[in-house]
Amino acid sequence: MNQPHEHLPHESAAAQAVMEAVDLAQSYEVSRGLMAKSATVKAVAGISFRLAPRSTLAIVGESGSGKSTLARMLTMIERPGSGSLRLDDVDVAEADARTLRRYRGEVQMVFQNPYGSLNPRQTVGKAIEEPLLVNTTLSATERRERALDMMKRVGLRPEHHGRYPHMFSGGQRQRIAIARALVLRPKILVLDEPVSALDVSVRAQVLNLLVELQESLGVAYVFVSHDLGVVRHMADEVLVMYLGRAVEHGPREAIFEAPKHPYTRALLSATPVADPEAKKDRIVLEGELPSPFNPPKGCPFNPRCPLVMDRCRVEMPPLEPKGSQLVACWAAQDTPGPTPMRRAADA
Ligand SMILES: Nc1ncnc2c1ncn2[C@@H]1O[C@H](COP(=O)(O)OP(=O)(O)OP(=O)(O)O)[C@@H](O)[C@H]1O
Repeated sequence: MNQPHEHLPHESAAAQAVMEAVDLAQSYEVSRGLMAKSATVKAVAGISFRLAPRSTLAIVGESGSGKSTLARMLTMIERPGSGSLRLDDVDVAEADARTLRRYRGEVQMVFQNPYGSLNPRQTVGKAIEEPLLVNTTLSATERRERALDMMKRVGLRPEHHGRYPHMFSGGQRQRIAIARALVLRPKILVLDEPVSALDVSVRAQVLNLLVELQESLGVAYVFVSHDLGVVRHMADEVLVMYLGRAVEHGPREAIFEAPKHPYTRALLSATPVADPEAKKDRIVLEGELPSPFNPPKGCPFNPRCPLVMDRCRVEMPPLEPKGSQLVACWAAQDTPGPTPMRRAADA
């Protein structure tokens, strides 16, 4: 484990957390054909964070950076390979079946594709009531009342109760999935790319709905996205992942106003901005995410980094406080502003 238990510089030691992850990691053995030896992929290589109640932590990175694997561990769809995961001071990483059942009621997930998560032969009402049927002793009337209440909160009408998922648009279907995930009143919702499959025109509506629901229900979100632009207005904290590791983690303002890791800056460059001045500083990310079977030596970002130095090719930078965020970069400076993006060769 090469990442220390991270605490943001602005956090007090006693800060309350509804969820706390320490050094969560997951590796997979992957067969490479009949003749070849199997290989190990480190999908997540030590992620730590504390999630404050009613807050949103965004997990951002390219496809293959380990976001979905992390989301599956946070919801205990998959047990962590190592590390601890605490909900209200109970470590669930090694929990027995009974504790796990309770945990699953408290931490729910919304997937990218609401088609896949909804049974086409089940009415919307039954889909939303199902978690209540499985996890509570409520009567049929009470379950129906709860489902109708949650449908109203997500912007669905009572007559939608008896209809089937195929009768709804993508945005409405995601509202149904959100209602189903919230009907047990979980403390935490893990949202894995919840608007990526939706038309651009309905994305903002669903994001606004999530903000409203957080305020009215007091739920905390872990919001997984490949797009920093999507989380810009709703994240309280942002954790940027690269090849299974956290490369930068901090409050939203620090990540958007003074990003320090060159990878964060490249991701920001790829998001549309209203201010054309900001484009002057555009960083185009060259090359692809390296194979997780054979990660580069030293800093995993070094083959694509405009600031690469000799040290980066041999030594992994630790995730450490720089300004008001945590950054894993030998070139990032401990100053309030962004890391200057000149090539090392120009220095
Ligand atoms: N069950 C699995 N078996 C083998 N390898 C896996 C498994 N799940 C994920 N991986 C590998 O782990 C790495 C991280 O994958 P993951 O899906 O978590 O990334 P991601 O950032 O969520 O990407 P995407 O947005 O494409 O889902 C990838 O190299 C992937 O191939």
